[in-house]
Amino acid sequence: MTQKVGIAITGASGRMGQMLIQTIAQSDVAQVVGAVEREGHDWIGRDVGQAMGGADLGVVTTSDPLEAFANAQAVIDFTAPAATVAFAGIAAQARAVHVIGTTGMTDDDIAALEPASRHAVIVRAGNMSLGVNLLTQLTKKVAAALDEDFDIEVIEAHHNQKVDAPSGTALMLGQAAADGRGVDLKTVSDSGRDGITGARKRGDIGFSAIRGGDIVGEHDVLFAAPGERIILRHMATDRRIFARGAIKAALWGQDKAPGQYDMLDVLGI
Ligand SMILES: NC(=O)c1ccc[n+]([C@@H]2O[C@H](COP(=O)([O-])OP(=O)(O)OC[C@H]3O[C@@H](n4cnc5c(N)ncnc54)[C@H](O)[C@@H]3O)[C@@H](O)[C@H]2O)c1
Ligand SMILES: O=C(O)C1=N[C@H](C(=O)O)CCC1
Repeated sequence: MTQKVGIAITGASGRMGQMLIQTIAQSDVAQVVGAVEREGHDWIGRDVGQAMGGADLGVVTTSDPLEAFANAQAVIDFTAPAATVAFAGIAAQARAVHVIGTTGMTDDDIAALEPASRHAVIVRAGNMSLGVNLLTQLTKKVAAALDEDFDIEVIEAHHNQKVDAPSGTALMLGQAAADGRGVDLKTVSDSGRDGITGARKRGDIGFSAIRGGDIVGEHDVLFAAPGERIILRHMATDRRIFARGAIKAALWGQDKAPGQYDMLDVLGI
């Protein structure tokens, strides 16, 4: 029998942390070997399965990532930007594949991952689902086919606990639209409109964010021209799609050379 790939989960008690632990517990090819939560969290010192209200998994939650990553071949990390930057260095020391789902990372945060990626595989994506990654490719194609008579707007909706906007997914879709048009997203991006904004600038790519209730994640890419509109839409109704993608990335990365990858690399699309 081949040995299961050992995965450490950071942010173990979070929405995604718990979904990952549940999903891996049912896997024939992966197992949870470490669980990390922030210092002072009431899960520290408790078996992670029991803390989730189920059977023991034989993994004690710790605030020490070195300890949690020591026996891991991969780390799946859906936490917060500063934590993710710190985990990257420690995962690289352990030569573990670091799968990063954390969003809201600044350019400086992303640049800070570079030293770690010289020693280990990092797979990072603002959305790990097959559907959204496919949608980025469709968005790029549609944007390439249309001229600036079509105003591009990315509209996203998420639950009321989400702390960053625009979502990581919205930024991926905006980037895909900009790539399709052959423009620099930073120079055409328009988000957070409020007050007397003036008329929309031709060629801009706009972003709008809705926050409410328990919405898992919904994204529209709107192409609006005089007389017609095209809408490309993805609706997530279950966080398991993100967990499945992240686990796929953790397994995919096992035999890859050090470097930074995304879900398009993993999915081969
Ligand atoms: N890429 C994707 O497919 C995808 C999908 C869903 C969520 N996300 C992103 O993942 C992140 C987490 O989302 P969530 O809904 O699970 O949030 P959450 O708030 O439910 O969970 C985050 C967890 O991280 C923990 N944490 C924070 N700092 C830590 C630290 N220094 N050490 C250890 N643990 C720490 C928190 O205690 C919390 O349990 C967000 O950035 C979100 O946007 C990405
Ligand atoms: O719940 C979240 O937070 C999500 N974050 C990702 C994003 O920012 O796009 C993916 C969807 C869910």
